[in-house]
Amino acid sequence: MNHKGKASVMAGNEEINAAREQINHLDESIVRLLVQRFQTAALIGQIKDRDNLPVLDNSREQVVLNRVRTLDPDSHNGDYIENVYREILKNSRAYQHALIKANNN
Ligand SMILES: C=C(O[C@@H]1C=C(C(=O)O)C=C[C@H]1O)C(=O)O
Repeated sequence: MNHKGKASVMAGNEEINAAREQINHLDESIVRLLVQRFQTAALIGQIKDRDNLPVLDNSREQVVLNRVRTLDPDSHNGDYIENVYREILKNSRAYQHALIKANNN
């Protein structure tokens, strides 16, 4: 078994469960905000489709990536935040492309 005592393992489990409960709440907020972000990007996608502009705007994406890094004062988190945002931007474009395709069919 574990080199720690039973009571200590049980306390550890409770701590993990409490922190996971917190993560569940945070995920609810994150998903709610992500949906809002996707919807706002979809609005931009509609305008781009109407005006025959490409969905991808590299210079704007660079601004977003630099900006979100500065939103967290802890510079150690910068790379993680940027990685997450690269995925968000990729999916934001995919979402816009899917909606534009559906609207043009
Ligand atoms: C939403 C836009 O479309 C794309 C997605 C972006 C985003 O999700 O922030 C940024 C630039 C574009 O590549 C935009 O141009 O602002």
